[in-house]
Amino acid sequence: MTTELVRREPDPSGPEGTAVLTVDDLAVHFGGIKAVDGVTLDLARGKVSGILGPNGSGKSTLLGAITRLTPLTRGSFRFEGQDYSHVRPEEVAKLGIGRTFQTVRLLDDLTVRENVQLGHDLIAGSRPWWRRPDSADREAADAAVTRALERTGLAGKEGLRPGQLSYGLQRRVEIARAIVMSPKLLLLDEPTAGMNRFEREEIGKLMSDLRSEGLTQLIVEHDVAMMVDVCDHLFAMNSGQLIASGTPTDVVRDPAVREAYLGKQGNDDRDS
Ligand SMILES: Nc1ncnc2c1ncn2[C@@H]1O[C@H](COP(=O)(O)OP(=O)(O)OP(=O)(O)O)[C@@H](O)[C@H]1O
Repeated sequence: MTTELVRREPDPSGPEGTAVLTVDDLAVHFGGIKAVDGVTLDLARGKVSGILGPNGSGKSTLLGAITRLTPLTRGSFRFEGQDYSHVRPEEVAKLGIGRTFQTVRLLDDLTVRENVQLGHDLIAGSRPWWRRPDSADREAADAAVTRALERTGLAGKEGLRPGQLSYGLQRRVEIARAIVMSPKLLLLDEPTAGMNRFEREEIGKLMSDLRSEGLTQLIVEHDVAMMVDVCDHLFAMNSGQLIASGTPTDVVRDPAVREAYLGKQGNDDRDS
């Protein structure tokens, strides 16, 4: 059986706040390790949601499962009401789910523009297999890449190679490569890891700008202060389970979150 996948444009197809993605009783076990164990959640359209949790609590595994890179032990997903629990990972981007990874994954021998173009080419694969790209396709691709570079503040850097950019800028290229696909949902795995304070603030601002454009986002991030500033909604995980869900201030004040996350991190600086 084939599943017909349709590329969607980023304009919201439903009212803000309705569920764009639903995760139902998700479990991912690696042998005896219950990396994710019975997580059920909805991601609200047009909002920025975040997942907090100490190291090893299952955040990255959850993102991996949502993008179908990590096989499920149990559970299901719906995106825009469509069950996609069994589609191949390469089809997830075509559904409208883009992502960045915990570590930078750029091709060093390609320019910034060419790296971003790769993201577009992934989606262009939804063109009928028998039709070569024509000049209109190429113009549309160029315009989409230029727009993604502008939205991420990379205009003027497109001819450089990743190795010539700061770490913060390399992460921006990854975000550009994800948003050039016009995702309806952008998943960001530790987007500010390894950045200095200025770079973290810049990335936080970029997320807020993308939210203003209506882009739904799910962020996994250890910088609690940034998550409280940027997110509309927070989930907290511990030992593979969801232990809290709510407004950022409610979640960081939740006693179970304090104990699981802030306690283990030995860092209670948001508690003042
Ligand atoms: N491929 C795998 N094989 C075996 N165990 C794994 C695998 N991937 C993750 N785990 C384990 O699953 C648990 C959850 O890991 P995961 O990376 O999802 O946590 P995390 O919350 O993202 O942690 P961090 O914040 O350190 O990135 C950990 O105990 C981890 O060691």
